[in-house]
Amino acid sequence: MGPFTYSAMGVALGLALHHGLLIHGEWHIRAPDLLIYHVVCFASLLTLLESAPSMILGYIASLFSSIIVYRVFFHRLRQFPGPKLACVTKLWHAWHARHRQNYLVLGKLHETYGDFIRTGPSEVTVYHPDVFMAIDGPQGNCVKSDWYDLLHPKQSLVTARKKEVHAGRRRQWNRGFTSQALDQYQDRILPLLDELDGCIEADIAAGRPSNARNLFFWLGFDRMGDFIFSRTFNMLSRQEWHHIILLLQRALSLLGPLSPVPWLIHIAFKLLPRIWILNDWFRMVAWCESQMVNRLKTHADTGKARDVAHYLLEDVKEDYQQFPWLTGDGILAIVAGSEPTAAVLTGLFYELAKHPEHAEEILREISCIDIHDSRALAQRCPHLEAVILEALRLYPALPTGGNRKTLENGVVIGGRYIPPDTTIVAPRFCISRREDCFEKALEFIPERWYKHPEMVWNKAAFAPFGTGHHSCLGRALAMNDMRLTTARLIQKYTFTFPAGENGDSVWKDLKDQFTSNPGCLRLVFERRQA
Ligand code: HEM
Repeated sequence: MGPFTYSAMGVALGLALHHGLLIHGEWHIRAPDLLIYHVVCFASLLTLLESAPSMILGYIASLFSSIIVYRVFFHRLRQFPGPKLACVTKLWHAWHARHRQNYLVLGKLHETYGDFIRTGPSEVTVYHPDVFMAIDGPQGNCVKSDWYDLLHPKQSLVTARKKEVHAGRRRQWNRGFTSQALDQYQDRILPLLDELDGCIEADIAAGRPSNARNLFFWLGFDRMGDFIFSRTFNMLSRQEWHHIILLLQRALSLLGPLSPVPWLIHIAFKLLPRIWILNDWFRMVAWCESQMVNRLKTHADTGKARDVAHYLLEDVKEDYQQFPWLTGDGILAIVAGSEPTAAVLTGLFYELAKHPEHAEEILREISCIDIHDSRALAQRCPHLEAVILEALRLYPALPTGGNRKTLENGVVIGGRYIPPDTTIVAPRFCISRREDCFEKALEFIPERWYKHPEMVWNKAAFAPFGTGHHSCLGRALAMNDMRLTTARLIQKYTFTFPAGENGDSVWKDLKDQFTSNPGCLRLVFERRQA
């Protein structure tokens, strides 16, 4: 056989692989295996066959041409507008998101292409405010997208993709979030707020500005450590980062550029686990695992109020098979619980420093209220509540994350049909800033949430905690923590930006790595006169 025949065989193989296999189902988890098989096959062919290069070239050329032609001209999403490269490969997205600012990338695309954009071969980004209800509401005909296989083979509540599996696990988690459990958790934050005060007092005494962003992250992680494992990271008391949290933050930065391309995440995790930041990821996973194992060994609670592990481990005592859930759930709980609250508080205090009149209004509200009682704060301080809601709108904790995938019937959003097997991205950051949903959408106007409801034109655009059966389990806890923290700091201090600073790095340096990671916020605190 001559080189031409080998080349024709390669072409036939390429077409067969694409149309017979790759075009059907999901391949992201198998991506590392596919890569390895190819390298091994090519190497073997090159050793055994003289005409191997012709065959391999024919194979590669036909495989990629077939993929490109199919995706551009025949794909079910071909009618949706979008950048040309996006319909061919998601690698263009990883490139554009390399600075971890995917919310800006998607914001620019919205200006050019409108509300429904094809941002990947099988992906549509939807900016229509009805998207949240359509994908997660009671009629929602979607499941979590392939991104959620991130921890595979480990499982966790947030990454469970099968509806019935997720529902079962959520029932277990729910036991740790009853109103009785929440009452106990409320008291556990108060000592941490004293420590937060301690850090600010130390800064005042030293005559230096406080790094408010860091303080809120320390508070968030200390709070979650205590809440989940009954063990704080002692960052507020030591006034420094815990090494494992630094590791975790570095590891999470991977999710900025890689989140748009789940198959690349699996290749990186499986083939390069010891390299660069990837190594941090695995050390972080091992650490979370060890915390859960330690907590499992101690069995008994620490004497204080119960932590979440108490409820999750109850079942493990009966069924050790559930242990694979716990590492994933440990990571999830620490990340899902601490980063979002810290990010929103950072945005909130940036806005209050820019608009101190809102802090003064809150001070008036809390003047005759026990600020350690989050229920009283919720019921009797409408401006405080509105400030938190407005911060959640402008600084969503998940700026673009939370992708879903349509099932066999597809889904209709704002009158537009999205076909089956399509990943839907709903970028909260862009949607909650839509000028046709909120009057003066880019401005911080808390009054829109109680005094001037006419400034909210379409409330569907506001879903900071998600909607329906996948919505945030920690919503009540997070709201309580934000009320208690804000009230405490406002009652005790006034705060401004240091001379020559305007705090804008909070949003200019904001990184989107599934959760939002705001830039630096430095504030000069001053004790209020009694
Ligand atoms: C301001 C603070 C917070 C915001 C804005 C927020 C937002 C969200 C959002 C949007 C989701 C849906 C994620 C998705 O679709 O993949 C979510 C899920 C979740 N959040 Fe939060 N969150 C916050 C704080 C917390 C806290 C303090 C906890 C406590 C542990 C928590 C626990 C969870 C859990 C367990 C889930 C997964 C729920 C499920 O899949 O059934 N969150 N959160």
